[in-house]
This record gives sequence, C-alpha cells and structure tokens, in this order.
Amino acid sequence: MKFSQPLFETVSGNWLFLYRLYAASILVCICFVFASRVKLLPPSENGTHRLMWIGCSLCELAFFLFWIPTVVVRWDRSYRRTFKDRLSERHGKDLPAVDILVCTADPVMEPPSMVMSTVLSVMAYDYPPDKLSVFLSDDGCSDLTFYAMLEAASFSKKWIPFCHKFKVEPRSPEAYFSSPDVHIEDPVRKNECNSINNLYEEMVGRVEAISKLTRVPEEIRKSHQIFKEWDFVSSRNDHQTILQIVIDGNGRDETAVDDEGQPLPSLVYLSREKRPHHHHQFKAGAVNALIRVSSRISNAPIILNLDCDMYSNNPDAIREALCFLMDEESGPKIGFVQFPQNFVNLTRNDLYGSSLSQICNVELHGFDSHGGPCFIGTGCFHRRDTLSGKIYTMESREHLKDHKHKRPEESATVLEEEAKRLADCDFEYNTLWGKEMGFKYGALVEDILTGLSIQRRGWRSVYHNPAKKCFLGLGPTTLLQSLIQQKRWAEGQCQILLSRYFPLIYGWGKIPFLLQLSYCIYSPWSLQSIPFIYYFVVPSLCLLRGISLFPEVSSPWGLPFTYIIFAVTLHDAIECISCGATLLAWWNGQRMWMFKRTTSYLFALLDNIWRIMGFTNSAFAITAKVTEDDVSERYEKEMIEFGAVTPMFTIIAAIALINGFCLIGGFIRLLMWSETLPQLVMQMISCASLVLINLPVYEGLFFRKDPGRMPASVMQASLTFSLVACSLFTIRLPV
Ligand SMILES: O=c1ccn([C@@H]2O[C@H](COP(=O)(O)OP(=O)(O)O[C@H]3O[C@H](CO)[C@@H](O)[C@H](O)[C@H]3O)[C@@H](O)[C@H]2O)c(=O)[nH]1
Ligand SMILES: [Mn+2]
Repeated sequence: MKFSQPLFETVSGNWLFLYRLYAASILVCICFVFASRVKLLPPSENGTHRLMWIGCSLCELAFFLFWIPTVVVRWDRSYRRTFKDRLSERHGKDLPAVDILVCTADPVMEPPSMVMSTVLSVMAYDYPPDKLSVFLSDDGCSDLTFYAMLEAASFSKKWIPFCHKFKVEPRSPEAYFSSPDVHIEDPVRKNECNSINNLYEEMVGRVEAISKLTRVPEEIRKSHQIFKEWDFVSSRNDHQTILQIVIDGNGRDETAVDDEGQPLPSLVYLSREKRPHHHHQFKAGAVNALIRVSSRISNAPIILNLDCDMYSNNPDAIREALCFLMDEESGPKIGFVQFPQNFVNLTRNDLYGSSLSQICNVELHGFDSHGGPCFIGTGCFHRRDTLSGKIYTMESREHLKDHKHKRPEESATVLEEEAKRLADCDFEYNTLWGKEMGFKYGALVEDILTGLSIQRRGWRSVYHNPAKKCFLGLGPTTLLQSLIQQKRWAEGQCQILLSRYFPLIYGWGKIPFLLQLSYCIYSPWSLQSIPFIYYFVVPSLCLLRGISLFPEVSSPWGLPFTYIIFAVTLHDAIECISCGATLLAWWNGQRMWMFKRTTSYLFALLDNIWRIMGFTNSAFAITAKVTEDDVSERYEKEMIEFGAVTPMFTIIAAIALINGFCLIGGFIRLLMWSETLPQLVMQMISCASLVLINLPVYEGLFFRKDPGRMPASVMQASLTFSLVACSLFTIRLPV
C-alpha cells in the first residue's frame, strides 16, 4: 500500500508501574486512615473533640474523592511524535488552508504592540502564504489596536521575507529582537537584521506614542476611511460592527505582496457589535463572531485559536498539527490538536506557580491516553467542522486532502459588507450558536465546555507536546492577578459541575468513562476550598486546647497518616522536578496551591452560590499582560506582591497568623504538659509546615517596607480576626 506509514506515532509513558504501585499503596493506607477515624472516634461526652474529629474525617473523605481523578489521569499517558518529512513527501505544497483566530480585549491590559507581534509571528509561518489568513477580534474596540494592525501589515512586507530568507526564529519580532544572543556571522544577514530591527523599533515607537494619546491623531485618520467608524462608537460596550480586510492577501489582490513579490497572508480586523442589552459572552462570543466572519472571507477547513499574547515560537507548528489531522488512518476522527500553554515571563523559581507544568506535562498526556485532551482555549487547531456542530460518524468521515476548499471570488468590499452582518448582535438570535455551534456559552471556562461537547459528538482529540515549544504566552505577574485568574477558572469549572454539562452526566455513554473521570480532576476545584480551609485552621487551633485530632504518631494507627503525607509530598516534588522545575519552584508551587484553595476557590464557590441565588452574573476578568516597572522589578527578584487591599489577602494573612499563634501556643502548652506530646506531634508538624510555607506572608506583614508589603488595613483586619479566633477557641468550649 502506498500510504502504509502513518504520519505520527503514539508511545506510552515510562515508569508507569512505579506510579501504579505508589497509588495502590496510598489507597491501602487511605483504607487504614478511614478505619482509624472510626475506631478512635472520641466518645460522645467529648462534644467538641468529637465534632472536630468528625470534621477531619469528612475532609479526608473529600480529599479521597478529589484524589481519584488525579490517579486516573496519571494511570496511563500517551506521548506523540510526528513525521513531518512524510507529510511533505506525500502532500508537498498541496496543504489545506488555515484560518488563525486571535482575540484581544483591552488595549491597556493587552498592549497593541504585543498583539502586533503575535499577529506577525503567525503571518510568518513556514506555510504557503496563499493558504494563511489571520483574523483579529478586538473586544476593546480600539482604534489604536486597528492602527497597530495597519502598521503590522506594512511591516509584514519586510518581516516575512526576512524570516523566510534567513530561517529566523522565533517569528515574533518582539521576541526575536529582545533575545540578547543573536550572534550573526553573515554580514549580509547582520545588515538586514539591523535595518529591520530599526524599522521595528520605529514602528513600536509610533504605536506606543499613539497609545499614550487616547485617540489616533487626525492626519492618520484622514488616510484611512475606516477610522470614521470610531466616530459612531459610544463605548467599547456599545457600538456597531467594525470590520476591515487589512490585507486582501492569499494572491487575491496583486498589490498585496511582500518586498520579494510573494503573496501575503490575509489579515482581517474585526470588532463585533456590542450593545448594553445584549450579553456578549466574553471570549466565546468573540470567537464565534470570528468563526462566522472567517467562514465568509476564507472558509479554511482548519482553524487555529490563539490568545493575543500567545505568539508562535515554532514556524512548523501548522505542519506538526497536520501530521495528525491529515493522517490517512486516524486523521478523519481527530477533531482538534491541542498544544500546551507555555510562558515566557516566568521567574526562575516560578514564584506564582503559573507554569501549569504538571497540567501540561503530566495530566494532559493522561487525558490523551483516555481519548483526548480537553481544549484549553489557546494553541489549538480545530477542524472547522467540529465548530459548526458536525457529528463525527463513519459515514461522514472526510479526509482533509479531499476537502474542496473554494475561496470566494467577490471583491474585498463585498465580502466586508456581507461578513459584517455575521458579527452583529442579532445574528445569533434563534440560532444554535453558543449551543450546538461554535464555542459554547454559559461557563467562564468556555474552552473546557467546548472541547467536551466536541468529544461528545464523537470526535477525538490529540495532545501534542513537542520538545520545541510551539506557542509562548504571558502568565500573571502579581499574586492578585494570579489568584483572580485561578478564581475565574475555578468559577467556570464550578458552573460546569452544577450544570447538565457535568462530565460524568453529559459525557455518559458518549465519551470513554476514564475520560469522563479525567475531566473531574478540575471540576471540583471550588469545592476543595472548604475542606482545605478546615484542615489548615482547625487542627492548629486545637493545639491551643490540647485537642488531638490524629492518632499518636508512634502507634500503628499513626503510620498510614505519616506514610500518605510523606509519599504524596515526595511524589509531587519528584513529578514537579521531572517537569523541569527547581526545588524552590516546587516549594513556591505548594504555597500557591494553598493560597488558591483558601482564596480563589472559596470566592469562586461563593460567587457561584450568589449567581444561583440570582444576585450576580459572572464576569471574565482579563489577565493583564503589562506591569508597572517597580512591580515587575520585585517580580524579577521573586518578592511576592501583596500590595493590594483585597479580602483575598486578608484571608491569606489570617490563616498564616492563626498558624503562627497556634504554633507558639502549642509549644507553651507542651512545655507545661509534656506528656500530651505524642498525641499532638502530627498537629505540631502540620502547623509548623504551614508556618514555614507562610514565611513570606509574615515578612510581607511585618518586615517589608517596599510598596509590595501587605497594606496596613489588611494587616489590622487579619490580626484582629486571628486573635479573636485564637482567643475564642482557647477561652471556652469545655472539652
Ligand atoms: O471578553 C473577552 C475576554 C477575553 N478575551 C480574550 O480571551 C483571551 C484570554 O484571556 P486572558 O485574560 O489572557 O485569560 P487567561 O486566564 O490567560 O486564559 C485562559 O483561560 C481562558 C478561560 O478562562 C481561556 O479562554 C484562554 O484561552 C486561556 O488561555 C485573551 O486573548 C483575551 O483578549 C476576549 O476576547 N473577550
Ligand atoms: Mn492569558
């Protein structure tokens, strides 16, 4: 047979038997823990003690339930490898067209110069330019962002041929010119590089200068009709659709060529209509408008979805994805190919645990082995069919190479007029958009929900994590930003958990059972807040009164507890380090893990309760991609940024202080009644580790002088709260 060789291969993970052995041993110990909880239950005359004990047992039951899906995703893991040479041999330049959809939403938090670099990085893919179209959705409806696209369009005429000629990498000009180690020997290249660098700097200078004004200056507005549209914009949430084909590329317009005479990719700017009475559905709404607009303008069978900060770091990424989608055998069933999210702006020890490294390097591989990764919003190639609601069946199987792609013949002006209507508010009324078609509405993690529903329609997905990172973006750079992002994710997951889309119900009989269980690793995030807060506070408080909540450490009943804590911690550290993190990064990750559970997840839960009771609506808080200079200086130095007044920090500080007081109180007690030591050792250790991990919090409260310290009001509130809690607990409630 001619095409007997596949375009990719799948291998299973190594060392899995060790993991399974470890998981089994934990399971056995969990059984003993539960047995000891029942066996050693304090008698009913010890009211408080009994109550606290039962509380601990319930928490442990919850931990056990949360733990199950983490084992499921680690049980088996798939790794993929592609054969791009076979793809080129077989298909040459006869490759499918690709539409790249980029979303931006705020010219201040997402600077136009950054968006410009992302757009340029994908325009410069090693891919036939007549097959590439880039669509930018601007939810900020900013004429500055539009102006940046005009600049990007003219710069692309130089940038793209330069990239192709010298095989430049990465293809984001911002990333390329900022990396200090561009040793170039070749004098011709050096010259060209310098002159392009100058052009780039000038362009960024212009864009940034204009960004400082609130409006694009008159002389520029005069040169482009389209700027008149902004005269009708009342606000970013109340305006008509603005759509412009900035480059009518792909060989349609003879003048749309680069400096070497090669056709340019198309570039389209869209700001969809928004009206106060109409729910715009955040990113999902923006992407759906882009899907429709792109279907009219270029209608490529493949769609790449990107956040505006996620630039392409690998010029071959499209071919990587095509090795799956175009595979003769399994290709037609693959609905989407997900790449990991990687970040360029992390500190060495990943201060805010933003790297997602365990999710991307372990868990998603587990998803993949159970039927396919979830969709994580960015860095993902979809078949257009999956986003138009199509169901996968053996009869409807279509090979991409047989796909007949027809580019519209109409002029750009006609296309603009027609496509514009597709982005109007009322276009979606009484349609299946947001339900069966496009990205799904109704959850702040529209990506997870969308991916799940695609898989439910019979498609499978593939997770591809090649050594050369394909997409690089920006993670949050302050503690508060990070906690707010985590809150949005947990809130979205909770929305899914409480809806009919809960994977165990929605996916029942439609997707593999293990995949359903894998999804449950993230759904209960917000619910985790309650038992963890209990566990971080109550056992420590109990030290003050000498109430023992764990078996004696030296007794046989104490052994399973010690083993679980020791083994779980060790496994987590090993896993984290094997994903490339430093030991300190792991430690920072533990702290963030705790902060998230006590604040982000708690507020996500509360917001969901408010929402169900009808008080609030959920909102998508965008993560800022820029930071003030002094803040980013502290970030570089890995000093945690506490300088904001927020209930989140009050909770963090209060828990740290309670544990600090309890540790001191516990010591004093032990000095007086040393015979109670064996019963309290475990609580002392847990309290001491909490104090240890919270050291930067005490520093922020009492020792730092810089603006990143805890604000005085947060300190007062948390001190009052923790003192009251500790004294109330010590004074009365007889045991
Ligand atoms: O009303 C909105 C809000 C956001 N965005 C865009 O959505 C993207 C993601 O927003 P960001 O603030 O960077 O959020 P993250 O938490 O980093 O995003 C992650 O989580 C989101 C779900 O919460 C997914 O949609 C994203 O793809 C995923 O990268 C950005 O390009 C925004 O411009 C819009 O287009 N319209
Ligand atoms: Mn982001």
